[in-house]
Amino acid sequence: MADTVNATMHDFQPFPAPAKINLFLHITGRRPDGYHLMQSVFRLLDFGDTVHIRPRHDGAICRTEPIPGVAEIDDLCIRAATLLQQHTNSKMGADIHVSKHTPMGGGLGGGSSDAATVLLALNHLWQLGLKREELIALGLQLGADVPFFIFGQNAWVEGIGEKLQPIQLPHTCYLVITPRVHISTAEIFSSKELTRDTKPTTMATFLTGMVQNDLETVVRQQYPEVAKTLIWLSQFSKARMSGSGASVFAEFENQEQAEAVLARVKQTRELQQYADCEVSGFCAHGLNRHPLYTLAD
Ligand SMILES: C[C@@](CO)(OP(=O)(O)O)[C@H](O)COP(=O)(O)OP(=O)(O)OC[C@H]1O[C@@H](n2ccc(N)nc2=O)[C@H](O)[C@@H]1O
Ligand SMILES: Nc1ncnc2c1ncn2[C@@H]1O[C@H](COP(=O)(O)OP(=O)(O)O)[C@@H](O)[C@H]1O
Repeated sequence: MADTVNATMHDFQPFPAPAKINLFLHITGRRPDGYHLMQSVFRLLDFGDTVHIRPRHDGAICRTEPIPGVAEIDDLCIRAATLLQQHTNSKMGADIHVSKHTPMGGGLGGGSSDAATVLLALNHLWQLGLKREELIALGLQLGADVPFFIFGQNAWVEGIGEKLQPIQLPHTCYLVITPRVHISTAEIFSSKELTRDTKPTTMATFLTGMVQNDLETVVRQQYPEVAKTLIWLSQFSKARMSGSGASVFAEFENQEQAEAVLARVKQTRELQQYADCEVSGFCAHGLNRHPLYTLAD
């Protein structure tokens, strides 16, 4: 019996890290430190990474499998665990690795969601009892997208990503397509062409659809692959870009319709030829709650 308990204690536990899309994104100003003020609706998806965590009692925080292109010291999972350990003076540690499904640098918040999942999971595994608000404040130190994932509900977002209000959204099916181009979020935000003075909008206007992604204009100009993917996807349904790209998405009435368009991407490769780059894609439904919502009060 003791062996069974021991074995269980030393196993990795899987924790989901859902991706997000930005249903719109307006840039309304800029703070003195250069960060941009925005309005956005962030939507959780039932698609994402899985973070595997095994608590350690010696205080070490170790990445047990590499993520290509991300050094251990820069890995948002490791940074999140280290920040939490320092903040709480915990003597506990963890082994961590991620099964990556969310395309990196895709505007889908994959790294930020991994970090939020580590904070939520270790708060539970290390029995820290931190409140959601405290975890959100820690998350903001790691990235502007992290607070949303800890908040754990679809949100109307303002500030740089830290002012969050829950928003009810219908059960929608999305097709998400990612052209394989590397887009730096910092580069798009620092572009001369970016408009930073969109007038503050309201939830009522969002519901009429009179909103856009202000970053999309800049990305379209600089990355023809993204511009072409948006044109291609628009044949089927209104297509928009998520975050700072490169992913684009469209809503479909049902999964069959979304899968049919995805099949065209995967089988005929017509989009790859048109956009002149590799693309990946997936179908997902919107979630109402983060699967780990109950791990914080
Ligand atoms: C644009 C959005 C929209 O959801 O998402 P992604 O495209 O990254 O998914 C986010 O605001 C991105 O959040 P995140 O990816 O966490 O950004 P951070 O690491 O905090 O910032 C990366 C860089 O982008 C710029 N930045 C980011 C957010 C913001 N409100 N203003 C900024 O100017 C800063 O130059 C910063 O150094
Ligand atoms: N665990 C992680 N997963 C993904 N990216 C990470 C991770 N840790 C650090 N990064 C870095 O964060 C960058 C942004 O990643 P990601 O959050 O996936 O995209 P985005 O911010 O466009 O939504 C990556 O290009 C990578 O260099």
